[in-house]
Amino acid sequence: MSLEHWNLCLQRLQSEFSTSQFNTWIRPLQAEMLPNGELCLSAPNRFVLDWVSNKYQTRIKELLSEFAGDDLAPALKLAVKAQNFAQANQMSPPPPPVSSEPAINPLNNEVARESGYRPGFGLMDDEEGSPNADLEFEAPLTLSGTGLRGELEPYEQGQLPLTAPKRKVQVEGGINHGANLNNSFTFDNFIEGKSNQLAHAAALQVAENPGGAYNPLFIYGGVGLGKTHLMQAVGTEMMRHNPNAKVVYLHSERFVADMVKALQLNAINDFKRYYRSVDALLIDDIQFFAGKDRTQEEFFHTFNALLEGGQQMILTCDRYPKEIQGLEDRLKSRFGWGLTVAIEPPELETRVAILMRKADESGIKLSYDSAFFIAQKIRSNVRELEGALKRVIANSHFTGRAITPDFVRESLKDLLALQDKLVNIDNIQRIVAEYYKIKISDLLSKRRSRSVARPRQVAMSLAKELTNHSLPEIGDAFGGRDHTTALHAIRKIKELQDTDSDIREDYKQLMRILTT
Ligand SMILES: Nc1ncnc2c1ncn2[C@@H]1O[C@H](COP(=O)(O)OP(=O)(O)OP(=O)(O)O)[C@@H](O)[C@H]1O
Repeated sequence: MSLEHWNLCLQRLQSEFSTSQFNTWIRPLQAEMLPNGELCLSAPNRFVLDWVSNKYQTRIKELLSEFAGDDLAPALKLAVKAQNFAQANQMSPPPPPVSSEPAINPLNNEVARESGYRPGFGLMDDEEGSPNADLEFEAPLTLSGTGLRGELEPYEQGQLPLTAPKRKVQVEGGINHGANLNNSFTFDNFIEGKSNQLAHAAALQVAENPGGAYNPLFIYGGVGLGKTHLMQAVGTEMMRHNPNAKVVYLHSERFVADMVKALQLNAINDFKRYYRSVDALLIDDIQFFAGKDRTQEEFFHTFNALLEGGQQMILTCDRYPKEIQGLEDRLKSRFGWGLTVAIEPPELETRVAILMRKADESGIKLSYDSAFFIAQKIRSNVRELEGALKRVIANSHFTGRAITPDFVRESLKDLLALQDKLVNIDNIQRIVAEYYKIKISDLLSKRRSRSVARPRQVAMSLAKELTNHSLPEIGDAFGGRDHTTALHAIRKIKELQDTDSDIREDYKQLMRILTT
């Protein structure tokens, strides 16, 4: 038995689990062979350990027996291997002391690159020889004012997260953001469903035990799925328990802007001091750090200092951390020290529940049927769902008509027409069925004859390639199949495209029809 068997086991688990399940529970496990011949899988924390022991241990053992043979399969040991700073410093150099960090010339390219500075607007020394901040930056930030004490105008170009209050941030005597929390994002009004259950549970735990439970808590998922809401709910809850807590929420662009400004003003130590003094630091959309080396370095040191001090960090991102291109490996690995959880697009019942709740909050009576109609049509994310509901409510106010499914259909006519033009699983199924002259119901049926099974596999592959749906969602949309069937279909069609010219041609034609 060797780690090879574990690697085979990993491959199999990857094909059996959804991506987010695999990323959350299996990917963080570190495997090593112990001298006594046991295979030890180390989880980054107790939560992951318990989950893996309860839910996946049996399957892992089965697979090890399958690959190594019953006699040779090793005994399995599960353990927690907390990362600590001694280890960390062996893995990468310790953060340099403040004084030895590189001196930054505000004119250098690095600052320009980090900030989006547009050459040509000039950066001059003023008469006293101080850097004069008479600059213009491209979106997302505009830096204005003359002289040393400029003011930062936040995100003129619509880049400010929708939820953050627009307000000026004084940078004169150092940075001070206040909590910046939006009080309407609470646990109370967050609807829990299968798609966000784990993220919700982890966020609750962090709110109850900041700095202790999972640090950092890393929440990732597509746009408008509630990452900011959950993160801010933790902050609000922490402040409720302890009104003196210094909880700071900010968008990652603000962190970059603060750092650039501090460099300009030769005040990087103030920047460090401020960010290291918080009890909890909540940073949204950290994919924005990609490619910004200086920011990442600064963030890395901040991150280490906060973790060491037991101060809580919550980060959100639009993708799994290891998949962020342009992000240093040492940051990616540290993000995995806490708990990384995904939020998926909400399933139908959750969408219905969210709509009913939002309507209720607006003082509107929304029948289940009307909510169901909207939820069935708008599947992409919660922000779009809210947008559709607002439109229906506004229309009902203007016309004085009651909200019924027919009224909803009428109110959302344009939106639905537009949506029909976009590629989604429904129209993939329709077009594939027409192309192969079969019925949509055949695609969804249990029939396995080749005349139906092959088009079904083609449709699943197209759904994977042209939509953002996960394998479990695709399987589900094709008559309640599971994600391994979807995965098999996609692999099969990929293989056939190399060996079967008919399939290759069909696939090309269908792609053309769907995308033009
Ligand atoms: N489960 C939920 N229950 C109630 N409201 C929700 C839920 N999920 C999302 N929302 C609402 O949807 C809207 C968008 O959520 P949010 O801003 O948190 O998304 P996000 O994942 O941070 O997206 P982005 O990456 O675009 O910032 C918010 O108004 C939020 O309150």
